[in-house]
Amino acid sequence: MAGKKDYVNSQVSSNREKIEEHIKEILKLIGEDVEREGLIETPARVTRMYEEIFAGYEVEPREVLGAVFDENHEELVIVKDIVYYSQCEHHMAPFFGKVHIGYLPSGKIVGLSKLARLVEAVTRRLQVQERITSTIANVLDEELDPQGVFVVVEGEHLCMCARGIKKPGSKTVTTAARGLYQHDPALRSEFMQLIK
Ligand SMILES: Nc1nc2c(ncn2[C@@H]2O[C@H](COP(=O)(O)OP(=O)(O)OP(=O)(O)O)[C@@H](O)[C@H]2O)c(=O)[nH]1
Ligand SMILES: [Zn+2]
Repeated sequence: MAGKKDYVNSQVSSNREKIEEHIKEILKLIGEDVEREGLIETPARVTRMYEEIFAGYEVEPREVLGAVFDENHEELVIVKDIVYYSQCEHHMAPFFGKVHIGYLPSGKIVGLSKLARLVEAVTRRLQVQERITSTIANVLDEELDPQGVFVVVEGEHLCMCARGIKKPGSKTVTTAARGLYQHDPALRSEFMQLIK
């Protein structure tokens, strides 16, 4: 498991040469001159970028939470506006936006930065927005056993903006509710008010 430092996708690191060759081949196949100055380093740059943007595969999302603390705070905790960048698994095109996480503890809390680390572990992969949302909710539900969890993810998908249907500015919003949030619209609207 990767430690606390910034981690990279080790599969990419150990297959660096092969990946570079394939990127070079794609550049040729789209009609580029792979020997021109601007492109000489591109296969290596793309490979280094893959190490970073696919780093999520290095970590088990639930493990990034680390220590969970006993604390008698049983009211809402929200960390909002956690920016993420992910890659859509259908087109390998970026999508990005914000994650808002809230939970109602039941005797156990977690370090606030760990919520952002959880977002990194889940988003730095090939993904769909729905799975990002439900994975975050499930991990918190299972690891903290809280009264409730609510996760809202906003995303702008380049596969919908820059190609295909071409609708720049369209936003996708996904939610996942666990525990009390599943059956209490008032709790959900309080959350929505607080993340505005
Ligand atoms: N549900 C969901 N769909 C996504 C996500 N990211 C991309 N997609 C969609 O995945 C779908 C793939 O559809 P396909 O018809 O197989 O691919 P395509 O021909 O490139 O589709 P178009 O984008 O409509 O041109 C598209 O509708 C995308 O908008 C996501 O995070 N969640
Ligand atoms: Zn896509």
